[in-house]
Amino acid sequence: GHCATAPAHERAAPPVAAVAVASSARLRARPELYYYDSASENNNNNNDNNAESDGEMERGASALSSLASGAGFRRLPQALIIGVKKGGTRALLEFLRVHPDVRAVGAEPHFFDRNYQNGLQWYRDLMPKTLEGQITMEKTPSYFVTREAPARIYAMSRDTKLIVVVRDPVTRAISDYTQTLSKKPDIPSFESLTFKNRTTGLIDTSWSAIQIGIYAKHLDNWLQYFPMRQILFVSGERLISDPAGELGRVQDFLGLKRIITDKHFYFNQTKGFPCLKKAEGSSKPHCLGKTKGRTHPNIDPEVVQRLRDFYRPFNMKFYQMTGHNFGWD
Ligand SMILES: Nc1ncnc2c1ncn2[C@@H]1O[C@H](COP(=O)(O)OS(=O)(=O)O)[C@@H](OP(=O)(O)O)[C@H]1O
Repeated sequence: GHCATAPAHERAAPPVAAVAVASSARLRARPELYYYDSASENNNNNNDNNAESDGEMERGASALSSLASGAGFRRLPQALIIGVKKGGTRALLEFLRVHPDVRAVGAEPHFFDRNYQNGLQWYRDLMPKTLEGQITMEKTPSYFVTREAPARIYAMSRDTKLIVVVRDPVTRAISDYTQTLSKKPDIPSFESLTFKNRTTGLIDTSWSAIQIGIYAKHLDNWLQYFPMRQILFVSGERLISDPAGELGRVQDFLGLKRIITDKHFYFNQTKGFPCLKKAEGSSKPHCLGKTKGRTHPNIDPEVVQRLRDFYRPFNMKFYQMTGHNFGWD
């Protein structure tokens, strides 16, 4: 549509010299032609620093070198980490980014839930530049529980590969609560939020911390659009106890060479979690930030047991659907 109305000199691939003199204003005005030169992706607060230069000269130079080398187009993601919240999604993305054939957005774009009205071009403009053969990825854990997400992702591409990091739903709920508590210290106790009626023991399934853990129910929604072979389930527990093992499965699923191995990880005693010996684009060791691996409050063991009983049938259904026993029961 854009090409039909563009002057002839813009329609053809511009010669390198033409790009060199192109004003950055024009580059910005025609993002559909120069989408590899659009806004910086440094719109996150996760310390995922893969921002590109925002200097005007550098913009021009980067467009020039991209064109000269034929490199660097922003593409829609071919694979998504869709959940689950507090499952270990940040760890998985950070570990995957070590792979030379993976490029990922640092921030959570929330395109298929909150920002869908912005359109696919907006979404693509958030993506990092990739070379042919590299995979573009992002992670937004709320997609897994968003009713409209499967149809929307299917409409983008029915071939999109989906990854879900799952974790014991009881620990996940407590982790979710711990995060909320860190932002709003005045909220009621976990125990009181768990029940609709504590005396009868009726669980409040409308509380999102509980609702998100009913994995079988959410998965049903995805299976209306995607076949099981297009969805990979990563164990959040194994991602901590054996990160290289889980990363092996993920690389196979994505059709990537197994480059990330146990040599990339070390166990950091202080953090209590595996960390990277070298982060993407750096030579320094890298652990996830303070908000990952928080200490959870002690929860009344009777309430924990009640939740275990509540989730058991849903977990069984989930094991059956995925053909994998995650060992939570
Ligand atoms: N290597 C490593 N380092 C630190 N933390 C790790 C790691 N691997 C998995 N985890 C677990 O990830 C949990 C947070 O999950 P998410 O990143 O999916 O959370 S979020 O939904 O994006 O907020 C986080 O949950 P909490 O322990 O409750 O903080 C961690 O248990």
